[in-house]
Amino acid sequence: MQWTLVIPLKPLARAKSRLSDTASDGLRPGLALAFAQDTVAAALACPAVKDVAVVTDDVLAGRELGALGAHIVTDEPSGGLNAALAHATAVVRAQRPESAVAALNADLPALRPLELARVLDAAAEFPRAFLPDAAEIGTTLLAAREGEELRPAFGTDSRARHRVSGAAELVLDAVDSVRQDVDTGADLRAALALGVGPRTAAAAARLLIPGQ
Ligand SMILES: Nc1nc2c(ncn2[C@@H]2O[C@H](COP(=O)(O)OP(=O)(O)OP(=O)(O)O)[C@@H](O)[C@H]2O)c(=O)[nH]1
Ligand SMILES: C=C(OP(=O)(O)O)C(=O)O
Repeated sequence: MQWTLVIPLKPLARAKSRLSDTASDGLRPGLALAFAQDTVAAALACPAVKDVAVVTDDVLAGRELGALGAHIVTDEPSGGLNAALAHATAVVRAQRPESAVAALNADLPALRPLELARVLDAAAEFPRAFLPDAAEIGTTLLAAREGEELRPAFGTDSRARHRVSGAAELVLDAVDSVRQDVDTGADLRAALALGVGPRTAAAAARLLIPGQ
């Protein structure tokens, strides 16, 4: 089965606020863009991915991610992350109603295409399924097979909320790169240890990270 991924990205100037102790206001937007570029590039290289739609209002990010091969969907109805994901899923399915759709965070700079394929292949066994983040509190991927509503509940405690929603929790070995989202300086160090994509490596080299 091949999937359409929907990747949400908020305006770069507001992105990654929890990294303010690690990256200055001047460097954070570029770092957030680098995370998204490495995430989208790895997603597009995944054999289980048919195509990628990025839902964003950021003009620069739209241009750069479009150049990598992503489709850009405008962020409507400006109702936050879950509303943007529901909108983008509806846009995708208006064109191809039979699409299997998975929402994937834009902050997975260590993402490896074959690990993502393993997660998506596992998700194909269930109507809806999700992958908890490395911290075991949030979610990095939520998948809905053909004919299933996505019903995204990202945000605080999204692992518990996706469980309660009836989505199957995927318990898999060796998919660390799909689970390692980067919200804090500690997360960034963990992602660097896994091995990040080239744009994040270049952006992180401009930061002073102890132990790097
Ligand atoms: N399109 C869109 N994407 C969003 C929105 N809010 C968050 N996102 C994206 O959803 C993912 C998780 O978002 P958050 O954890 O809320 O934000 P963040 O920028 O990653 O980090 P913080 O600012 O530290 O909370 C990231 O890929 C964000 O860019 C929104 O309103 N619209
Ligand atoms: C929105 C989420 O991601 P983050 O960890 O970036 O807040 C989430 O886990 O539901």
